[in-house]
Amino acid sequence: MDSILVRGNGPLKGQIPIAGAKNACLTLMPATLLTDEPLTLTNAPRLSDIRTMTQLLGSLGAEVAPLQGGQVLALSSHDITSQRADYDIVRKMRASILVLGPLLARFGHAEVSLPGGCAIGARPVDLHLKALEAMGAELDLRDGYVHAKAPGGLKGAVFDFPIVSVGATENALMAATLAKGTTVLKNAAREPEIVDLARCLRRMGAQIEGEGTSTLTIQGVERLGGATHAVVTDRIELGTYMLAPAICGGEVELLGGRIDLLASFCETLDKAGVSVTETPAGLMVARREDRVRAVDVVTAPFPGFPTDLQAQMMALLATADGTSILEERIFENRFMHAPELTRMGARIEVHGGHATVHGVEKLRGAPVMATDLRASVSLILAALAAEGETVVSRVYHLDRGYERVEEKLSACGALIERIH
Ligand SMILES: CC(=O)N[C@H]1[C@@H](OP(=O)(O)OP(=O)(O)OC[C@H]2O[C@@H](n3ccc(=O)[nH]c3=O)[C@H](O)[C@@H]2O)O[C@H](CO)[C@@H](O)[C@@H]1O
Ligand SMILES: C=C(OP(=O)(O)O)C(=O)O
Repeated sequence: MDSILVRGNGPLKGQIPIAGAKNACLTLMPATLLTDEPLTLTNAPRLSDIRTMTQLLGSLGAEVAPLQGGQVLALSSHDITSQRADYDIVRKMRASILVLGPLLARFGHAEVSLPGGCAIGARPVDLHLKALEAMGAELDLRDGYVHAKAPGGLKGAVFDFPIVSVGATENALMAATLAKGTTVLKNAAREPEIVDLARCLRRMGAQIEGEGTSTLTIQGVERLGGATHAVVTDRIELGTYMLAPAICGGEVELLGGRIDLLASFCETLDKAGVSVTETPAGLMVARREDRVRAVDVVTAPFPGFPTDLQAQMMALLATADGTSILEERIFENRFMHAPELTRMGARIEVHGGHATVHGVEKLRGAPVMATDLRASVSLILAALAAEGETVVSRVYHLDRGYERVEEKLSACGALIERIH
């Protein structure tokens, strides 16, 4: 099993290109199931999660051809042979549930394994199911699978999400594009990945209004066609690498970076003493003083502070001047990185959904273990700023969501390598 070896090496200087968003690509790929015409995605990230979605779609009979080294995905669901998403693949990745809405909408039936919980929380899919039920789906939960049918097709409906859910909004949005009549999704998620999905679906012929607001209105159409769509920039990869010069010093330009994707995160960085300035090619990030200042963080749905950057922010605040409180409001168990950061000399106390981080002057290298995707990269960030050597094990978590981490950071002067 691979590990990542990092030797703390002071300030970073250089440029890092930001890839297309994993979380957008993972919802754009299942959108292929809505049409028998080709869907081409450009700016796709090269990640193990994308390969898992490729495998899942392949098991249904869809073709997914990675072109240009995987940066372009040519998808076709012309010859779908199965409407069953097996547990063997679904258990690897929760985003697998996103095939449910499209399969049901186009074929009138689907069987999708329930994904189960994961390291960061229980993560039920009840809202995905309730939204589809509101559109007339008949659902039966048996043998760990959702058995779904809509014999006369899905029907437009008004559905008010009791809490904001990115995945449930995506599933309902895709399903609604082929439902009869109008669907109104209230309290819908507003994440840039939802906006990206809506734009791609519109290119395919869907009639959607309101993306980026909390009300989505979808007028169902008879059929969707093919399209070519460029995946939006990965705001989480962007935010992660913005934290590298914040934690190590120096100055790094994030190519393709946009403030509007991360406004609340940028405000928090500013309060901590980190400057973010727009450049013709993206964003330039540098910290203003030797040490960042403590800041409090509360995670929230977009446009709030993203939960997917909470672990990385904790690594920064571990070295801040003062005490910060991080409140995790999206997932109930997303502080698994705290004890690992503590092994590196961080002073962190976790009480339920709150972590109190007492900044220390210096972290120290240590052997640590990645527990989930964002936890793994938070340990790498901490290691860049630590004294001595850190080995991060279980980096298969990292490979789900970050492509060529070692290359991107080495190009800015970091001493980081993969050990096989
Ligand atoms: C592939 C992908 O895009 N993953 C992202 C997506 O996950 P995902 O779509 O799974 O996250 P949700 O927005 O659905 O989850 C938000 C909260 O709602 C709860 N919930 C969700 C659905 C449901 O049916 N019932 C329910 O109770 C979840 O347990 C969680 O506490 O958004 C999260 C929140 O920004 C991000 O951290 C993930 O990186
Ligand atoms: C939690 C994440 O992904 P997933 O929803 O696929 O588990 C993430 O990208 O940080």
